[in-house]
Amino acid sequence: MTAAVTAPSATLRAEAEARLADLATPPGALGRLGDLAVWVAATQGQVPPAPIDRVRAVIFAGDHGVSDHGVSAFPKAITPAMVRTFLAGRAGVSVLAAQHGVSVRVLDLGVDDDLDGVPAEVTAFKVRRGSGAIHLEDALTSDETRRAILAGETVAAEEIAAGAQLLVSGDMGIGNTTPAAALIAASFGLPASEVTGRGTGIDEAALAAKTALVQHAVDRAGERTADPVDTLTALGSADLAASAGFMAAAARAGVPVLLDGVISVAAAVMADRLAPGAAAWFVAGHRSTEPAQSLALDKLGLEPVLDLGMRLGEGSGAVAAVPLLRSAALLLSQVALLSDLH
Ligand SMILES: O=C(O)c1ccc[n+]([C@@H]2O[C@H](COP(=O)([O-])O)[C@@H](O)[C@H]2O)c1
Ligand SMILES: Cc1cc2nc[nH]c2cc1C
Repeated sequence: MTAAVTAPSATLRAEAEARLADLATPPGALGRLGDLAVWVAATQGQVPPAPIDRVRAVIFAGDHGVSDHGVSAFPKAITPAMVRTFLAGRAGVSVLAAQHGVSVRVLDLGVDDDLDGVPAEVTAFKVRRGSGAIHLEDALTSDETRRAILAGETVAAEEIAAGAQLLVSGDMGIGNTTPAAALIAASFGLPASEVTGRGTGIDEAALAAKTALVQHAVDRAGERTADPVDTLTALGSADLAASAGFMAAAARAGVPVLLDGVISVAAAVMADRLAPGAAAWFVAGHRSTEPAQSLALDKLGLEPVLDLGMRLGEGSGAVAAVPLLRSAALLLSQVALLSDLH
């Protein structure tokens, strides 16, 4: 579960950089698109890179005990309602994904609802109904954490077997910006005041209470934050642990992951702790308005592709960046080479 990860090939990266330098463009003229193209080629292990045709997004849904403690602008009944909306193809991410040919799969890891009538495959990996209120109790038992991580690993293996060239881990869960901030604070030793944000749009008073709650949760976890599985048990949730397992498994299998907002990035931080070096397989799709997301991306050494002021989650910011990654790969494969000009 904690095996280290082999980095994308340095040789292929060098080959991709050499090809980029030889494209019929002035040096550096493709800016970030050039960097992305090199990263895509190195993660694919081929220069020029193949077109990115098969992008698969998995939304890990779950509820959080903290949502009964004033941390969100919305009630937790929104979570199962949005699961049904993903299934109907009518959520924000659904529209972007349909436009960009990205498959979307939604899984209930810990929604506090039985989701009667939804297809059985949606609840097949359910760990529990709602995770613990992290300022008062552990989010999960250690057995639940392991089951959730394993669920994420299994789902990654399924998506890779189905041909995924690029994976997105999306999220849905009222209250989930709270455990996401706590995981990031605990992993990097940051104070709650730096990581806590407004999530779905809470006011100043609720932000102050949420910040105190996050600090309380991190303090309650104490020295257990030195271990990634214990950190997820104390401060995470079933959906966050599954997302971390999903990304760690993708990195171990050498399949790149496009990150979304603060929940996706918190899971990426945990994946990099579970599988050291995993972050080399991650690219940041966008910058969320949540402060913890920017702080964590900095720590992981990742620069977001887009900065649109989005804070939707669901994998939406990642999916919005897919066309740019596709363009990057095509530029490196299809632009003429300077050495061919005559
Ligand atoms: O992706 C983000 O950075 C992001 C920022 C704020 C809110 N969200 C979404 O809104 C919900 C969590 O917000 P909250 O205020 O209930 O913690 C959850 O369903 C997330 O997908 C997502
Ligand atoms: C309506 C709604 C949709 C969402 N999608 C992700 N988080 C969400 C939160 C709310 C409130």
